[in-house]
Amino acid sequence: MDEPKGAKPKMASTKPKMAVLILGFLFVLAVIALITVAVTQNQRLPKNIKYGIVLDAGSSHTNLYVYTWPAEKENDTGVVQQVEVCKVEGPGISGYSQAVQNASRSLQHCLERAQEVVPQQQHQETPVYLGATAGMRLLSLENRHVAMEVLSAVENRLRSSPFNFQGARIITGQEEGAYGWITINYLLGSFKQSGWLNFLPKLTSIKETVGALDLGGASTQITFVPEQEQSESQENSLHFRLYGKSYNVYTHSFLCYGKDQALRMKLVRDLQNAETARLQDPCFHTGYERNVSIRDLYASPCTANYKQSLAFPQLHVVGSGDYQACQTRIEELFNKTSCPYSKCSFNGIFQPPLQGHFGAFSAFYFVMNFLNLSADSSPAPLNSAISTMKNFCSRPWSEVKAAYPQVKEKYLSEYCFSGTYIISLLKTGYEFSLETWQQIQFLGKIGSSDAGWTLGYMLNLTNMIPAEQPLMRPLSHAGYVGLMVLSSLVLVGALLLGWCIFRKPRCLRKGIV
Ligand SMILES: Nc1ccn([C@@H]2O[C@H](COP(=O)(O)OP(=O)(O)OP(=O)(O)O)[C@@H](O)[C@H]2O)c(=O)n1
Ligand SMILES: [Ca+2]
Repeated sequence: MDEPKGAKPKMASTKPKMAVLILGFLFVLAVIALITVAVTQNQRLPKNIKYGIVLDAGSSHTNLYVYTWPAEKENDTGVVQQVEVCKVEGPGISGYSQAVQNASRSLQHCLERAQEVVPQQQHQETPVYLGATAGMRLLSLENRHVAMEVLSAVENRLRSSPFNFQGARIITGQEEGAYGWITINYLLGSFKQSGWLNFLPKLTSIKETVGALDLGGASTQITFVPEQEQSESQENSLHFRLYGKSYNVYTHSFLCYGKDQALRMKLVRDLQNAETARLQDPCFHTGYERNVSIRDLYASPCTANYKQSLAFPQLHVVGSGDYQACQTRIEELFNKTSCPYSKCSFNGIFQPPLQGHFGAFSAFYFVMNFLNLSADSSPAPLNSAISTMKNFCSRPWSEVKAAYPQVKEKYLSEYCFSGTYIISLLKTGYEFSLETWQQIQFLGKIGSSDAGWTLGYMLNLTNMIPAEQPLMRPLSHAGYVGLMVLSSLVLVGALLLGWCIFRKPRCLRKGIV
């Protein structure tokens, strides 16, 4: 049987077409498979959130902080965030020396609050730490036994909470300064180095750290990285290795130079020349009056040396609202007469030349914020801070009280003293000049987290700050997937092109297609 004419060429053109179709189908299938594998393999796992609790047992009050962070990123810098702060009612725990059990009872409300914030199934795994600062340091100097009783009362309370109790202790002034410095630099991202630049360690530009200024009720801390690496005083120098970089840090904590103890020290000095129970005080507004128990005034190790027997049990303080006179009295608290080092702040304490920017928090911020002297970007120049204080101190108490009905009288009555004290401490004590004053930023929070020592303390105790830089992925998840797909497409395209050029398929030959 004769084959019909033209049947052969028809068969020949169908085969290559089929081959191209199959090839195209396989190509599309390969691309889909590639994308699916890349996406599913690198898919983010559901977030596993961790919690940590720190109680800051300060001299004036206790705060409970709850922090949270994604478990899979705990060694990255800047991932821990404060999600709750609970202010414990009443005084600081050192104020319970006469009724120790009340110290533990006072924590009840905030511990309940923490139980609401942390999901119940995570209570047991959530660490809780308590750190006590200068109020307890002073109580310990006064009566070590009572201080330990207070501490074990709060410890027992924390042990009986559903959280994972990790310790309650009095931290040193050095630790307080160091952890405050770690906190603000962690939150400001000073330890962060860009991912790509990590491949070029020599060229990596590392951000400068920021110094930390913390003012409490009973002590104040100054911490910064000085220009000179070698320190003249070992007790003021700390060494850290964080995220692959070494830091030599200067720190000093002045016990008794928190603003409440400083006011007491000023009052006992004023009392030395007093003949009557009435004391005129330029650091309070005119028209303001306050009675101070003489026994209470001398009850602190900060004032004990000035103890004298007085004929009256109460001091009657009467305000005269005079910034200049107030400043003169305050400056007497800073002894600048002798310095055994090349440079000192005051009381013969070594301090290297000030270096870089500073973050000033706690009472530095509360006071300067109230006085509108803590603008976000840069603070009011020193001279305008001084004129604000002159004006504020000279206002009669009745006027101030009427202007700020929402502010607690205890705080409001002391802002004239506190603002003047802050300026004196920074200017005369630490020797900030008109220029370096501009390098200070008064800050309460950084993001959602309060500036203070607690976050740094927790980061350290949970080993969340590695000494060496953890290996970082140079690309984001999306970037990685995109690049994988793109390079695969280029590769497949190149293979196809090569195949077409060198093994010219029949379909591409002239006359067939
Ligand atoms: N809005 C506020 C809140 C607090 N204060 C004052 O700020 C001081 C407390 O500062 P803080 O940093 O909380 O001190 P503590 O941590 O309690 O004390 P220390 O760190 O010395 O242990 C107290 O004098 C308190 O009266 C203030 O003036 N205005
Ligand atoms: Ca404090």
